Amino acid sequence: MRKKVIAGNWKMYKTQAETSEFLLNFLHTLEETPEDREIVLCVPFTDLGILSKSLHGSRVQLGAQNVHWEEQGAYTGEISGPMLTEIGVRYVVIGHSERRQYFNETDETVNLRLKAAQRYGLTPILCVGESKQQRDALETESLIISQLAKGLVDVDQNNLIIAYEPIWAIGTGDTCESIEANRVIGLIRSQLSNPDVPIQYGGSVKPNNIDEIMAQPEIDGALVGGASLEPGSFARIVNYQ
Ligand SMILES: O=C[C@H](O)COP(=O)(O)O
Repeated sequence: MRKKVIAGNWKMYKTQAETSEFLLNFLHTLEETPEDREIVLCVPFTDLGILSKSLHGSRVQLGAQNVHWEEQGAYTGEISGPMLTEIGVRYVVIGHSERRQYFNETDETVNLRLKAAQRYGLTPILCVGESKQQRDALETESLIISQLAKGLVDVDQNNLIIAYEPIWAIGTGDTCESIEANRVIGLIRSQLSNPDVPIQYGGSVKPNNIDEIMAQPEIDGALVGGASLEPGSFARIVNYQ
């Protein structure tokens, strides 16, 4: 059976003080959470240290939002795999559309980061997905097939999570219909050599739509942005039925 993974992506939100307050109100909500799901928080670099200590012994795994492909070097503003694993990071988001849009991330650099993540023992969460313009031009399928073909060259599919995130659904409240998300995720799975890779949906996942999303047979989890920032709403999402 494929692993279920609910991951929060905090993007560039939360100071350390705000992180401590979140934990106070979140961790106790996991007491009755079924064991069948992995829970991950992908947070800003400055929050990793405090979470590494506070999550010790809890069932929440730690995630980062980027990793460079070199072990060390003159790469101002970047971070390496060993720096992340040293403080207990297990997962890393790679190729998020915001990185692709604002920071010149390409399929080629995504591929380098994926391989580096795996080399240093991290599990990458590879994000793929189309813009509104691409969807309207009926390019969704060809774009995703291309993102996967280029991104996954020489990547080990036994240590990988993929997130389907239609860009037009991110932060807009305009969720992709769950049946359509299920269809595209089925297409993604058909492109993989390992059919057991967990594939998440991301894009305006909220407490009021998580149950329907997780009821879809191809969908193995969610990558949650805005709704992961508030302990009550993330707790409800993690405790999907
Ligand atoms: O990585 C998370 C996605 O960008 C989704 O963000 P959102 O839940 O705020 O739409």
